[in-house]
Amino acid sequence: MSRASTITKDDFSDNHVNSYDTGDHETRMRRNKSVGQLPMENEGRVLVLYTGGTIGMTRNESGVLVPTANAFVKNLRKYPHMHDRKYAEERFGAMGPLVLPNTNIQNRRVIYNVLEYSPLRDSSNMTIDDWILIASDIEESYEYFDGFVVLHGTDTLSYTASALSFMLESLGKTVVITGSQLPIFDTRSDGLDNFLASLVIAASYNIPEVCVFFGTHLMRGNRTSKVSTASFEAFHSPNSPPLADAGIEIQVDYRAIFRPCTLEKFHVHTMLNRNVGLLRLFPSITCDLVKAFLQPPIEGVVLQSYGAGNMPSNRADIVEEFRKATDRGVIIVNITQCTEGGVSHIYETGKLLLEAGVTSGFDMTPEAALAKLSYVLSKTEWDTETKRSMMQTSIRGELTAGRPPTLQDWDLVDAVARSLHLSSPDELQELGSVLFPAMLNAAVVNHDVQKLESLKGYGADISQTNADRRTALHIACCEGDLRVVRYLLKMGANVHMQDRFGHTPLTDAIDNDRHDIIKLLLQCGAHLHGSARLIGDEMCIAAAAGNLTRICSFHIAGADLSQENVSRRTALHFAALHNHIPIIEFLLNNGADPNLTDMLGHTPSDLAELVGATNALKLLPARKLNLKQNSTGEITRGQGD
Ligand SMILES: NC(=O)C[C@H](N)C(=O)O
Repeated sequence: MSRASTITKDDFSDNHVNSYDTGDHETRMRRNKSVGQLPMENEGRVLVLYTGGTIGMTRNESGVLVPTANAFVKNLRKYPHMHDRKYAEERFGAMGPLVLPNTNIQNRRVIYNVLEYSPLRDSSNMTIDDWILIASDIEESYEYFDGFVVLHGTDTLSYTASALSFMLESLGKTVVITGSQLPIFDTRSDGLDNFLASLVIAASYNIPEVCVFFGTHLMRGNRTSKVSTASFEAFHSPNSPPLADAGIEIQVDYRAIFRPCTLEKFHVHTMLNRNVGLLRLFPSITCDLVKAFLQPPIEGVVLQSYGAGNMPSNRADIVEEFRKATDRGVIIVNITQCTEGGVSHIYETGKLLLEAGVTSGFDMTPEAALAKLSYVLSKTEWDTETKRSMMQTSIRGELTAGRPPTLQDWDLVDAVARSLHLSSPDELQELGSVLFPAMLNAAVVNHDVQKLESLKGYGADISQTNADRRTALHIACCEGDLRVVRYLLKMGANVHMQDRFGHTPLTDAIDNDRHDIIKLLLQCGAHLHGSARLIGDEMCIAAAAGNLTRICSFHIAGADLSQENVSRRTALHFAALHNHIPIIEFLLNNGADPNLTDMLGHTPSDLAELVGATNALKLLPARKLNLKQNSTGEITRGQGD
């Protein structure tokens, strides 16, 4: 499978963003006002990776469902509930991305691009190479989108979801995998609801996990299994409650979200070990079969034992084969054949396996255990003991080892609710969503990390937002206490959250010139986002004001110092115009282009010359004069080079 790209990189690159940035925005606002329309809305951008599956299939002459290349996007454009043509054409022109129509409930426009793979696959044909391709594509386009939707056949969807959950390391954005039981363009298809809900979730909710959406539930991907060939609720997450339920509103259980708590940026692990397999016990299984299964090159086996992890105690021959294999370094992970629950060692029959060096996989699904084994075995930096121990540790929320950590179960909220005589679950929920952000923010302002820790213990989600959609991390970046920022990041605070004004924590750190915090946020995967020209504008303002510290802040945050504003002027133009020598020196030393011309054809040195900024002129390269002789023999200077 490869990319049959129905979009090119330019479609989602910053250049594309530039084409509808500040200038266009302002013009649009004016135009919209003049025709009495609403101003431009809050938007979320999603990349859809369309790999195949029933969702996009059509019936051939014999009535058999087959994937059809290059038809999906064309069809989507025809359906008003999948594409708001009027809005899209006004905003992006005829060939722009797809746009969902607005709903009363969701006040965020969902803009989406579809990347179609070739050939489109029935998911039975998916391989490890396809997982690697999907993961690499997410990595390549990560900075340009708020979230990702993978359209996938249902048969092996849980394997892909599990594998991606491990391969996408330190994930900070939402990835939703979905598909359907009936083709999306069929009457009565579940595909439409699954796709729409996935798009809305990926665009609007920060759930930094690889999730599966099916029916009415958003589930942790590596906890799912396909359980039905016919039901619209085809996937279950037997050992972990849903992350969100999609009814009239989408109710997210933020406390259930597994957040990466590392100080590193998002990256993809693209190596997987293929010498792994699933072995299911059955009565009278022969020792020869087990022996053959465990032969090299096998390096990892997921053993599906009976009940709570049991093995026939009268089969010393098989246990001996397991012991020989684990002695050779093969990792054998014990999980249950039951759909629900996990392995424990309450029976003698289960203990036997432990003694033979078999590792407990607790309540992992077969799909998660196999994908995790393939991932863990490919980690060259881990020795065999570390690999065994990682198989028993939850690294993406894929297993529950022993008792789950106890939250103090909303005690705090309950106490306040009682004194306010609130009782319904909705009122409690609402109180929690008001109380926690306020208390988290107060703890940040007071630099009180202990309070932050205890609020987390009381069930506060560290990335919970206040009415302006600001998080504790936003406040901490304004406050400027590096220790608190590091603490929040280690507690899983998300660097990509955007407040009501589109500001991320990185924007706040820049606005407050907190250089150490900017560096830390970048280390954790933060990046500049939104309109490049708007960033150009802000750098021009800083240059005009002689604010070198702010220019440094943008530079550290990775801004292009040659970025133009709407009049195609750069920070260097303004520094030259206002004769700010240290800024000119800084910009030139850090690669700003001194030869760019503004809308009037002026370079920075032209502007310095015009205003008589002689010191600035000395630093700037002289412009190659474009001299022309007119018909009367007079020499004039042409516009531009
Ligand atoms: N519903 C589906 O998508 C099933 C299909 N055979 C697939 O897995 O690609």
